[in-house]
Amino acid sequence: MSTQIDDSLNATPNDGDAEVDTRSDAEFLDALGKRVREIRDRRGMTRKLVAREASVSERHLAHLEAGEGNVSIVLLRHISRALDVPLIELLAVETEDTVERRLIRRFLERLPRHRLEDVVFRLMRDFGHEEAARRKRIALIGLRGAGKTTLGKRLATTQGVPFIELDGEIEKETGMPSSELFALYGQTGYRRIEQRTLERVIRDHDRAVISAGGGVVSQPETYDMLLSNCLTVWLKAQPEEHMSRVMAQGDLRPMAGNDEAMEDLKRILNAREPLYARADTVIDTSGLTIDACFQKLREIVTS
Ligand SMILES: Nc1ncnc2c1ncn2[C@@H]1O[C@H](COP(=O)(O)OP(=O)(O)OP(=O)(O)O)[C@@H](O)[C@H]1O
Ligand SMILES: O=C(O)C1=C[C@@H](O)[C@@H](O)[C@H](O)C1
Ligand SMILES: [Mg+2]
Repeated sequence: MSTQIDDSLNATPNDGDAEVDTRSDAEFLDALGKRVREIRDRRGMTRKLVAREASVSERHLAHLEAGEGNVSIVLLRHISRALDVPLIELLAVETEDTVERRLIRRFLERLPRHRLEDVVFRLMRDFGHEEAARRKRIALIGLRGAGKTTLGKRLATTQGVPFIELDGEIEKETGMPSSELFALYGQTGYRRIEQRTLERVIRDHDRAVISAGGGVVSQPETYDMLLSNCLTVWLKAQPEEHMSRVMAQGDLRPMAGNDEAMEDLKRILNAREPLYARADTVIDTSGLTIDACFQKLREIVTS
């Protein structure tokens, strides 16, 4: 006897649903391509670099990112490794949230209003001391030229706490300059070392001002660790300001040999913005002097 399930298994592409299926496949490929592109941008990796690390042609990767063509699962696995994300994360194109967050949200949504005060009280009692400890470490995040080092050093001096440059700690720990680490171990390797280094810095310092590398937000485990152990401040600026500040420091690399540097910078900032926005607070440094930014930072950490 033929059941409904049997019938659906026997369905041929000529059946009525075929058009709908084709459309949803196209939508899936489109979302997959966008996801790959988004993760690549957050990591600040060029298409050329990912293609090289995944052993695929740049053209093939461009097709995938454009949602064109049906990429093989093995190729997608190579790409996920190059981007250092689990393959499942590329495929789960619609599920950004964690199970825990969804559960908590659902729980709170169903709770009668008059119980909320009690929940807040209990959370404060159980987790309040952790929150107080967290606020003693200040982490500054943002793209290159945001002002992390300039403002971070000044804040640390004022507060009489150590100033820690995470990229510098990585260099000390490995005895190698960042550029060499990137060349040797790639983005993936560097992010792993960064995660270990941050773990150590947090363990060793109850109080500190930490300047994290611009790319720290692209590694979820590391960024979650930073957010849950530090009061995190995003120093925001316009792409043009990031570029001009870095260049004014005499670093001409952003422009040298890369005509699309400004476009790259805008894309990276755009891709990372939702991540930077997870910080506890943001200082929009656009058009402000360093002194004015510092004033805002002091108000935030002393409030
Ligand atoms: N609000 C600001 N207005 C103008 N210039 C600024 C401002 N903040 C920082 N700068 C200048 O921009 C340059 C870069 O600042 P800084 O080195 O502190 O940035 P950073 O976030 O540490 O960058 P990187 O990620 O490259 O280490 C410095 O020359 C600094 O004086
Ligand atoms: O913005 C980025 O992607 C990076 C910034 C640097 O601080 C380093 O963390 C690294 O060079 C990557
Ligand atoms: Mg710096």
